[in-house]
Amino acid sequence: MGLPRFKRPGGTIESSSNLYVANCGPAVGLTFDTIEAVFGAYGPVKGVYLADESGTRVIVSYHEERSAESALKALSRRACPELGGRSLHIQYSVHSVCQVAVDDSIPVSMAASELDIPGLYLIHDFISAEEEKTRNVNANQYLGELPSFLSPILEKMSLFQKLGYAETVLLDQLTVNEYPPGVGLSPHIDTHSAFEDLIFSLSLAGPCIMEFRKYSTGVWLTSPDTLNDEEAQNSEKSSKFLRRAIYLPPRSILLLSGEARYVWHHYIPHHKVDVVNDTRIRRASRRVSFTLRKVRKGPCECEFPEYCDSQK
Ligand SMILES: O=C(O)CCC(=O)C(=O)O
Ligand SMILES: [Fe+2]
Repeated sequence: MGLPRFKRPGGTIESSSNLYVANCGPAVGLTFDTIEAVFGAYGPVKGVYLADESGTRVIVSYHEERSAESALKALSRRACPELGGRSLHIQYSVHSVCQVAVDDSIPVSMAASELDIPGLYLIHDFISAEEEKTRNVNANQYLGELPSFLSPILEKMSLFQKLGYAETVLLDQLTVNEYPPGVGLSPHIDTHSAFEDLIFSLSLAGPCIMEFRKYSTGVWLTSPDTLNDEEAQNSEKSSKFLRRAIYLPPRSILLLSGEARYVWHHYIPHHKVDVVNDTRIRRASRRVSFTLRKVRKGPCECEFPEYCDSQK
């Protein structure tokens, strides 16, 4: 399955049955069903699609131009009560140039060792189902030390110490992320100057597919999502970027270190349906992740200066 190909409006389109809707999408907490329901009030909706990888811009496609016209008039730049008071920025869009393709799937590995990314480790069932359920966050915990609900997890980190990662004892920062179904995470490298070498991510509740991209220049040059399938494959061949994907089941822990942490962008595609080795899997459950890191005090002195904000 591919997404219809739409062009961002250039300001000259006077009418179309497709609307480009900004400030709207799964990344701002609006599901496709909600968006379809709101726009459906102005005529039958053919589909709602992501306009790009941000998760904050969508294309609403109608069967008829007059529906798009009514929706644009009624909804653009007005606080919309059905969308929690959010104000949408709407323009006409034409069916033409490629945007995000959700079917540009690549083989999804179950084991980090298959990915050939130095410094990447995945341990399945790092915590038990029992531990996953019983650890709750207490918002009153004193900020400064990591909260005590993490103690059993930190104790298990001794496993990584045996692998030669003694610094796990020093972790002092926890980020809790919640991903409703369909919501992903944009591509990034965690800032070198902000955090030390080891970055752990514990997956809870639902699974996800995490993807990795390595760019030879260190920067996110052309968005590969604007390439068509053939160009995407060719760009992998001509090594503009390398791309890998791994399945992260609940209760697993992922370690990004070395090259995996400093050089590869990591992200979670904004998809409602993941394609895992030819099987389409609807993302049904929300995912929660605990990212554990150590705040860096001095500049980063990694071996990858071209990717490093401390060494530029
Ligand atoms: O949710 C995750 O597993 C990763 C989160 C992440 O990459 C981050 O917070 O920097
Ligand atoms: Fe990250």
